[in-house]
Amino acid sequence: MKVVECNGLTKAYLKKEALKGLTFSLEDHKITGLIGRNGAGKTTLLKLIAGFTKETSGEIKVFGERPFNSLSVSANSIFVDDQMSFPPALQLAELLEEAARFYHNFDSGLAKRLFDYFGFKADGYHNRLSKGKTSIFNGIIGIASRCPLTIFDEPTTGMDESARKDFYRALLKDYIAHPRSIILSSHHIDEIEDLLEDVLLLKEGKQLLHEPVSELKEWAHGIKGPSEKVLKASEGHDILYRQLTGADTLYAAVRDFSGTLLDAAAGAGLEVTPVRVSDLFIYLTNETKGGIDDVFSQN
Ligand SMILES: Nc1ncnc2c1ncn2[C@@H]1O[C@H](COP(=O)(O)OP(=O)(O)OP(=O)(O)O)[C@@H](O)[C@H]1O
Repeated sequence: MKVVECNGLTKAYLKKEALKGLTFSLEDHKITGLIGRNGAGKTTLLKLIAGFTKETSGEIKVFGERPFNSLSVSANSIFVDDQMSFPPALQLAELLEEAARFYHNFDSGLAKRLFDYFGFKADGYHNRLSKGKTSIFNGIIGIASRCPLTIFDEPTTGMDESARKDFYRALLKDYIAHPRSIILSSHHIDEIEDLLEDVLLLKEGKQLLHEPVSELKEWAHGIKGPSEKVLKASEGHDILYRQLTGADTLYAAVRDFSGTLLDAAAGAGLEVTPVRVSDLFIYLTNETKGGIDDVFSQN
């Protein structure tokens, strides 16, 4: 079953298009990563899916319905980010009780265990939490609510490394026990790579790719050696990134279009290495093929 379906989805703020004709669908019971550079349109897309804002043109359906102002979409989804607002008069323990009344599937036992593990005090207040603790608390609500569609927009903002690891581990364990549809946007791709099944990559409001993570691991290869040999072996393929690593040593991340790259590289005695998914995203979303080095090589 498809949880989210978009067809030519566009969102403009005044005249500026933040999303430009997205067409994709997300299957039920998967964790999908929404990846993109700052300003790529991730939050805009997540807010459209949650029904918080209205599309400008094209079509969006969530559980088969247009999400904007849809009671059924809001009853079956949760949007977690660092801006979530809660009634300021209620203490943290009371917020958990309210969440349990609001979300049908809320697991109060799990919420309380996570609450204690992360060192929250029952009589604390949400608006007095630090940035990282705010994200952890919101994440607890997001996990424990077990909504059929759970949307996390950069959920680990402000969390330290160990909290981020714990958060993602808790999310994965609960997802395995209670599969549901989860969309996760994050800049820490390394940390979520093993969690994700599919990735939707946005660049400047456009959809660059929508693929299973397993396939992205095979997408490109790094080849390294004398510049001339690297360029010769790369002929007919797409060089995603290149960097001089010595006087005449070139590293290139190359997308193998015809299945001949590895043979050509081996024949030329070049070093071949895998390209990490997180690096692949950086290369695909860079404006230039040399990244920040290009800024310094142009004077
Ligand atoms: N309320 C708004 N009014 C006008 N422009 C907006 C508004 N919200 C977002 N934008 C613009 O839309 C584009 C996409 O923004 P969005 O917040 O969706 O990106 P993002 O991928 O979530 O970025 P980040 O990773 O930095 O959070 C940006 O150019 C942004 O300036």
